[in-house]
Amino acid sequence: MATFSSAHCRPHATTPPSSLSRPRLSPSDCEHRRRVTLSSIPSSAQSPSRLRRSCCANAVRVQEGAGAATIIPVENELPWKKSKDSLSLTVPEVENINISKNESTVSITVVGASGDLAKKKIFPALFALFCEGCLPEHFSIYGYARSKMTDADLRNMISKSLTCRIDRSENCEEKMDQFLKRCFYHSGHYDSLENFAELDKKLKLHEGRRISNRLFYLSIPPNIFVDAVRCSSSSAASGNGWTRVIVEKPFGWDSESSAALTKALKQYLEENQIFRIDHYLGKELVENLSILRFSNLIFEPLWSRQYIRNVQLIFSEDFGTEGRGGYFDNYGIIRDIMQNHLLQILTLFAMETPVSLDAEDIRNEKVKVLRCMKPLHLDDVVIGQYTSHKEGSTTYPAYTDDKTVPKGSLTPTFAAAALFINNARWEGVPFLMKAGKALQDRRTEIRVQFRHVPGNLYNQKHGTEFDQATNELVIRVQPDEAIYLMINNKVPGLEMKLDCSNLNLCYAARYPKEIPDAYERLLLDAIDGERRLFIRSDELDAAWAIFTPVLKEIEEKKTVPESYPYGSQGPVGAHCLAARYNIQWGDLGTGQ
Ligand SMILES: NC(=O)C1=CN([C@@H]2O[C@H](COP(=O)(O)OP(=O)(O)OC[C@H]3O[C@@H](n4cnc5c(N)ncnc54)[C@H](OP(=O)(O)O)[C@@H]3O)[C@@H](O)[C@H]2O)C=CC1
Ligand SMILES: O=C1O[C@H](COP(=O)(O)O)[C@@H](O)[C@H](O)[C@H]1O
Repeated sequence: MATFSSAHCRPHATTPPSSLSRPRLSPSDCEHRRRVTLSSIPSSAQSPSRLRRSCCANAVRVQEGAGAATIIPVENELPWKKSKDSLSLTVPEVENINISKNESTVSITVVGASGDLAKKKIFPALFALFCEGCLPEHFSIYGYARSKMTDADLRNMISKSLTCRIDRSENCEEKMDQFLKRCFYHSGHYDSLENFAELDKKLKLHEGRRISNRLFYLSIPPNIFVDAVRCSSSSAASGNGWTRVIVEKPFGWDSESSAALTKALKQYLEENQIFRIDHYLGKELVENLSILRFSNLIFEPLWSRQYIRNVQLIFSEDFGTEGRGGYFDNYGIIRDIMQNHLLQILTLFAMETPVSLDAEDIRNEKVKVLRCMKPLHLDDVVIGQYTSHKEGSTTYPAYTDDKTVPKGSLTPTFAAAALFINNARWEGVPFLMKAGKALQDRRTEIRVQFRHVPGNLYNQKHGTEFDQATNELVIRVQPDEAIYLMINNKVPGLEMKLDCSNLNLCYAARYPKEIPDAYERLLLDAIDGERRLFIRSDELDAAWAIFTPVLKEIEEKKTVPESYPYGSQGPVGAHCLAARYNIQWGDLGTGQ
């Protein structure tokens, strides 16, 4: 059987059609993106979010506050049209301009700006959006945290993690300068109404008389989410535009705590103001799942228990908790990866065709899948924890060697589970999940193993096991994004010999441009008010209902995780779990 490696994915000389051959996004790509989205929306669509998309935010403004969204016609407002001159304006200059009340601004406040996620992902994503011309003309970015910093300190901190995704011919330094001039810092406590009121004053200064739209990104530990929401919504919500809050995971710890968090947030915010982020939904190949299924006639007829033997959702990282042990030990791999990232992928994979591309129609279908799933129990779960491993002169640490992890911790760093969807399409099909840290490689994949060909004429002609000669569709989310289908093929020559080959779509070869980071897409959607890729509260409840029983069981029984060496394939138990359903993990087979 032919093996598939990332080497197959190297860019080659094939030139894609001209419409796809752009090496990177140009400043007009955001408008292009909106037009593309629009073209797939029926003209009869009249919901606020559709209107917002269809008008590129130019002709309507959707105001969210208490109650339902209202649509206000706005004349001559072209918030996405860029005036180059305006980019280098500083605050006093902005104030001196005769600002029209019809203009709008977007202020993005990163709460927890001094933290790891803000530095690593949020500020770089905002910069990429700026470079691509995707941020509105009037925008400002604020860092908010307790650390004492000046605007200059924040800019210095951010600049260290910015990378340029623009043409070499363009001046990256200049872009960075323009971007950093729009970044400001305010030091404050997360539970201080007064400190957020001071922030409000600063925001107003920049907003002038414009309609002010405000986005708060809660990049802080979950125990302070509610304080930050209470204070920001009471002291720094917009008076005349929208206010939205992006909430980072984890959304609770189990069903009860998640419901309590939702209840607490809803004291201050409407559901339509809460954007629960799961960054896996912003990944290109996850976003592509629906397109693959619903715009290609060849897949949908096969997408059921009739043709699919099992589906595997695999997440593996080749590094341990390294520095995040303090957070991780409270949650473990099931809460960190399975209950959110892998389960979200599963719902998109398994849902029925939505009525439209509208966020609510899609989320309705996703929630139906979750509600058809059996809660998970320990019989169908294997947990593991990595131990130290020595390779030559290098010693890789055990999970419990991490100084932030309590000695003797039983927290799983690996889990495998078999889940089932009890509906007409999927009954009896195992959805196997596997997630682990400190494994042999880094990958996230969806693997779809099809049934055997009945009465296969060619059984004896295969050089490999009959079981491995079934078709397998692999959607590799990362790294080296690809979609490939393993098919049986005649080996060229005079003898009748079959092997397994790949029909493959390697993104690097087919689309030679950098794929935007998930956070870029999601931040842009939040600014646009597009909720499709964010998690609704009923989805969250249904997701916790599946995992809470097993999490409780593991904790109550103090189940000891099976050990596996750092850098290995994970615990043996994962193979046994798969074997119980007559399945082999696709990522460990010969044709991976
Ligand atoms: N880092 C990552 O890769 C990912 C993170 N997340 C989630 O994003 C959020 C932020 O993550 P991350 O940046 O790693 O978090 P950090 O631990 O870096 O915290 C962010 C900031 O919050 C403040 N802070 C930290 N601990 C406390 C505390 N106990 N009380 C009050 N303030 C505190 C600190 O700012 P200061 O002291 O200046 O106030 C810190 O810089 C979390 O909810 C996390 O679960 C989700 C996915 C990935
Ligand atoms: O949410 C999380 O995701 C990261 C993996 O994200 P990726 O985009 O780098 O694949 C994971 O390392 C972390 O533990 C988890 O909290």
